[in-house]
Amino acid sequence: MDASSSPPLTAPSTVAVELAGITKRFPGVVANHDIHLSVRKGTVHALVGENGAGKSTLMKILYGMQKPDEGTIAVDGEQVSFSSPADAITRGIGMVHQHFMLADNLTVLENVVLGSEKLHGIGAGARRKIKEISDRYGLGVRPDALVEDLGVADRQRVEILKVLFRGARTLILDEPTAVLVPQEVAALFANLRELKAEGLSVIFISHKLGEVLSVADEITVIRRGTTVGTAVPAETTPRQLAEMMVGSELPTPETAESTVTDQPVITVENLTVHASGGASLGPEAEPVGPGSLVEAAGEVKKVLDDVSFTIHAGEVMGIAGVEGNGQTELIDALIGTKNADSGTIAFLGEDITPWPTRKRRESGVGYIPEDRHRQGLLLEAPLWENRILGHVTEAPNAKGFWLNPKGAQDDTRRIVEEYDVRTPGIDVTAASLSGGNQQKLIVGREMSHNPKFLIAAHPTRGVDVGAQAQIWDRIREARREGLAVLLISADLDELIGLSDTLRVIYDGRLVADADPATVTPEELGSAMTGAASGHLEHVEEEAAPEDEAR
Ligand SMILES: Nc1ncnc2c1ncn2[C@@H]1O[C@H](COP(=O)(O)OP(=O)(O)OP(=O)(O)O)[C@@H](O)[C@H]1O
Repeated sequence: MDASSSPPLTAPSTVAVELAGITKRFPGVVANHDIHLSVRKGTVHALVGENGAGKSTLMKILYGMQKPDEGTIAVDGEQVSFSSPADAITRGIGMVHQHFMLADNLTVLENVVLGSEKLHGIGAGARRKIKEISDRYGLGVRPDALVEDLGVADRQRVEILKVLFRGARTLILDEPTAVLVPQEVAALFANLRELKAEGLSVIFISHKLGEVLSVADEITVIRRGTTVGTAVPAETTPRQLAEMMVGSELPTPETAESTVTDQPVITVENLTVHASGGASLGPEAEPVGPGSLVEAAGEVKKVLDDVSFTIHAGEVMGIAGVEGNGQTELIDALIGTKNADSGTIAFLGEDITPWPTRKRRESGVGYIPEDRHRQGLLLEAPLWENRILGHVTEAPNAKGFWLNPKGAQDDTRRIVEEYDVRTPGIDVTAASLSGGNQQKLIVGREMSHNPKFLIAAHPTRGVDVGAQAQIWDRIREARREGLAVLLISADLDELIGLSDTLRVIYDGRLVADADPATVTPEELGSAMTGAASGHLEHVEEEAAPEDEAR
């Protein structure tokens, strides 16, 4: 469509948003090349494509965060030009980012009106409007709830409500299900149906093809910056969609044979961390968990409570849990960015509890962090310097006492090649890579050091199905060689498929064990949200956890 030559429509159009001929170039990369996207009113339109295909760039253009080099945007048949998100919001475009942007210490009401009106003396009108929107779309949001008390799914609903409050008619949801358990995904999809029923449109970005096929009315596939086709969910299988996207079949995380040995690699005993305790030694998020950090009695809450387990050589131990139930603190304690208040950590028979992070890393602890931007990368540094991060003293980054830039650069080229990191070179900044490609770089770096113990937090978050298969293969290969893995993932298929043993964390405690061979994602989801499940073996309150960990 050439919107510049077509007059504004007079009759009400069925098209909410039309992007035509969008081209966007970055140095060395054409991120979008003549892309077309037409989103009808009252539909969920999925946007899928491999890592670096150009999805985020296209959405940043629609949301006014970036200017296209060529092409036009029309909203309700009228051509528009956005210089900022504020412009896009004015025209009814809203975006819910993958990383929520809510202020924890404020209420829902305050968060929703933040930025759109003065906080001082919020009128009854705002409260009424929130209630009205919440009721109309079945969001179930309580205006006076404190955001820090809300779980992930509720926070997401607040984000959705926030954009609706500002008058959004088209909502962009960037990988909204990445952090949700299956039951929460079903609830989100119910909310999306309510939005559709009111004539609103949703642009849904996801790498989870099964979900895309179940929620979308239409699908646009982009590949290497161009639109390669559209698909109708009723007539498409996940396999066909995967082929359109990345030219390969759908991978499965399933691990064929067991490689678990009886050689303990990591043994954690009675690990406890308090909310205010555990001196922080490095960059990590504030401790979060369900409920207040300070309990009613004035006692400091345990964010990790008497946790014990052993992982053996050749074993992947998965931990399932809704975000904020102690996973961050467990990872911090294991990698050494936070001290335990009590308990011990032994690595290959040696007590490493007092060891600093660097010593743990040098001894063979690999680390794929939860938050790649804050913990995994120096965003403004080139790729090859990111290759060195966390491994300053190790080959090929170092020769004796000296840094070896050439070694790091050569090895970065190898990782780029081997892990298919889509980049014009190793001198570009990590910030300029797409999210999935950043993840591939981190995984490549960590696996390159042949760790003996790997802390893998969401190792395939944001990566496409092709890269996912590759990362799973690497983890499986290393596991065959004796790697012990602690796998934390919100992707329950990944968790069930890759794990040899599975445990559920809730409110800082390991509360249940599950058999990966028989448990379903739904059962696991119930256990994660605290509901009882007949299929899981619940850990008795009084039972000595170390007995069952062995
Ligand atoms: N600010 C930037 N500077 C330079 N290159 C960029 C910038 N933003 C994006 N790119 C490049 O544009 C291409 C498209 O990236 P984009 O983030 O849009 O992909 P994506 O489809 O969203 O990928 P993913 O699924 O990994 O999130 C990539 O090659 C990326 O490296």
